[in-house]
Amino acid sequence: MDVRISPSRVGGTARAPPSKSYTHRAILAAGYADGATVRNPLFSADTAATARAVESYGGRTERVGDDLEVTGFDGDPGTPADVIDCANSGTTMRLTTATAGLVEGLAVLTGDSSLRSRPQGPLLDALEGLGVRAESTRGNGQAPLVVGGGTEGGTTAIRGDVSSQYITGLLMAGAVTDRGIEIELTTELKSAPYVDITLEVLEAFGVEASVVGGDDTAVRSAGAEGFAVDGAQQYDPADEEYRVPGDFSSMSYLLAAGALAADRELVVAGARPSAQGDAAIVSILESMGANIEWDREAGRIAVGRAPLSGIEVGVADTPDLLPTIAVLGAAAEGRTRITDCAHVRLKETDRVAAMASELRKMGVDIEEQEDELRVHGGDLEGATVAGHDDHRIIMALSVAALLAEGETTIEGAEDVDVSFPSFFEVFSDLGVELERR
Ligand SMILES: O=C(O)C1=C[C@@H](OP(=O)(O)O)[C@@H](O)[C@H](O)C1
Ligand SMILES: C=C(OP(=O)(O)O)C(=O)O
Repeated sequence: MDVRISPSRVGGTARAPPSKSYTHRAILAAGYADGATVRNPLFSADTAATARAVESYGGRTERVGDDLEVTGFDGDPGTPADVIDCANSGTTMRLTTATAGLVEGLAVLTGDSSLRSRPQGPLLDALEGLGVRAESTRGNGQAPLVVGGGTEGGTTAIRGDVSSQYITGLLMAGAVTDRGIEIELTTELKSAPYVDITLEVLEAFGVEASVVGGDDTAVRSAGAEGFAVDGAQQYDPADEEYRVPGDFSSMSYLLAAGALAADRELVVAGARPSAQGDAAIVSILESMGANIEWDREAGRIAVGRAPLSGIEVGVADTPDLLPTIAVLGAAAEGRTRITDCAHVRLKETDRVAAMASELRKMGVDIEEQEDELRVHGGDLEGATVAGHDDHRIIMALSVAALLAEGETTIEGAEDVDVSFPSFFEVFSDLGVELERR
């Protein structure tokens, strides 16, 4: 599907979709438990992959209205009867590869061509350190993966600068091993707030895990030297249910649209505080000069249009915000430097390169370095741009299209179903003139 977007003004109220990160963890945690009801989960292509994986390990999932009822495998995943297809979802693959380490036989995990080109080697090595058989079929550290044989737990080491999802997977699996798992980090940790999300979900399911070292800041995992989780724990959420909060990465597109193109106030509902690092979009917009207010108690963010100025912002903790910030920078006065972004190249596509090449097509002056993107603000021109089979590139370019001179066509726009299936309906309800073809 291609989407053609005309320059538009936006306004009104939109509800944030439920968090993808919390949904993955809640479905898997309910799988490790006897079962649980996940309330208000995100129903999307990626979270469906995690539900399928839980079923492959012996659980069951059923959608009932806005909830997902999960019957778990109670700490004892079975050997899957078939290959697990993680589709486009890195989170599904990393989290459920660690589950595979617990099965008696072997599990085979694969995904689409994007996922089969993303790095899994550090996780395979860490699992081998725990006595698990963990192989990449092509010997290149990429899926397809063959993993299993079981582990009692123990101590292992892993780098923290490729993906925090490895740590999340190991902590979630470690709680149901006999001895628990201690993880030593051999590099600094990137995407640290995502491990905080894991700790928050584990806590809600009655599982204790701890950070070793750390900077003692609001982000518990920041500066961590390692992590530890005791074994023989039971996943057991209060009242056998878990409610998923709103998704700040998804909200970033709506808030950016409001900051750049609101003719009247744009309000995003469902924005209660949680461990999500991507809530930083609010302070980033503020420091660019946006007219934005977050009522944390009501969970509402209101944003109006205002002239923005370029800033310098590091995305070590918030990789998923890079496409949004690049678009804000393209429309702002002056230069925006997005630093600490090497790990953003390891996503569904190389998002640093993809944003540079697509914004250039829209007339933006943009310089790309290994770990930095420099965007020079100016006028945007409508163009035909590629979605790179990547939901975040598609949604960010849709925001850029609102301000462009002339129409913008985004190719392959159906991939928004990975994290925000209703994105174009929401955009259209906010006043965006668009046509799907
Ligand atoms: O754990 C998670 O839910 C995620 C962690 C981040 O990945 P990395 O830890 O690989 O940076 C993020 O980019 C991804 O969208 C979701
Ligand atoms: C990188 C992302 O997800 P995943 O790693 O789960 O594919 C994302 O949603 O931006």
